[in-house]
Amino acid sequence: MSARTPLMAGNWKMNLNHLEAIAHVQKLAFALADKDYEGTEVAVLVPFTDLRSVQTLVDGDKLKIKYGAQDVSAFDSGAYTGEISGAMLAKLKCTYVAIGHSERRQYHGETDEICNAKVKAAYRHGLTPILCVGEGLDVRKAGGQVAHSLAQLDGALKDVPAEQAESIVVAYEPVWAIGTGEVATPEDAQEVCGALRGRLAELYGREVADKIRIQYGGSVKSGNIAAIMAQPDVDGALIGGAALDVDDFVKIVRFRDQ
Ligand SMILES: O=C(CO)COP(=O)(O)O
Repeated sequence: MSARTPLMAGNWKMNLNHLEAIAHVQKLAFALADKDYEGTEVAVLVPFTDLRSVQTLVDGDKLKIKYGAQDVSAFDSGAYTGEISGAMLAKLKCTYVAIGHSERRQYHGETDEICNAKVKAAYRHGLTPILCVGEGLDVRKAGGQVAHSLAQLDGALKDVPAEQAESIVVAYEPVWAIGTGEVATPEDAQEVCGALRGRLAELYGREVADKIRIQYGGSVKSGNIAAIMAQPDVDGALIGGAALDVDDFVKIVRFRDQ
């Protein structure tokens, strides 16, 4: 086990309104014991409209759950209708922001250049990016998963200095495993996560690469988390569907007991 603290982050996607969010985080906080946070960081990435409610709850009850957003604008302010800036997320005391999730790349045309601009925007405002990379089924079938994921990493980190990059979280999410029930094998996850760390070492040096947390995401459940977490370069998970089920999410946080 490495010195990196695993990060279990629930990506709620477009689920749970602000009232449901309060109930969900309350249930989660009640289910988690102090010792659950000792060796594991727990976070939820919620819809923008939930953030203020989650902040109020976390602040008011002094919860140890971290929270963040699922996207951020590449711009800081101005005439960008519908966008949310890093400054706005920072004001809501977000810790994390997901960048380049495959659903944003696929449905919102986000390129590596856009992801790069968003990573820089996150750092300008003191937010920690959770940068998502991962290949689709066609690329996987052609054996191109490593090259594809490394190219996305390179693109998103262009001109990002080591002092910033050392705090980034990278999430390897093979698109074919998202929401499909089709989970990558632990060896599949390790192959790409290990290659990502290797590239981070080339870009920033071994010491920085060893600090960076790399998550796996894609049909993670309580039943498969332990085997995935046993891989040397996997430092947590980005969890979609199972994060909407408090019991399952708590079991994932307690992966050491599975
Ligand atoms: O996209 C994901 C997390 O960001 C994974 O989603 P599922 O866990 O529902 O497969």
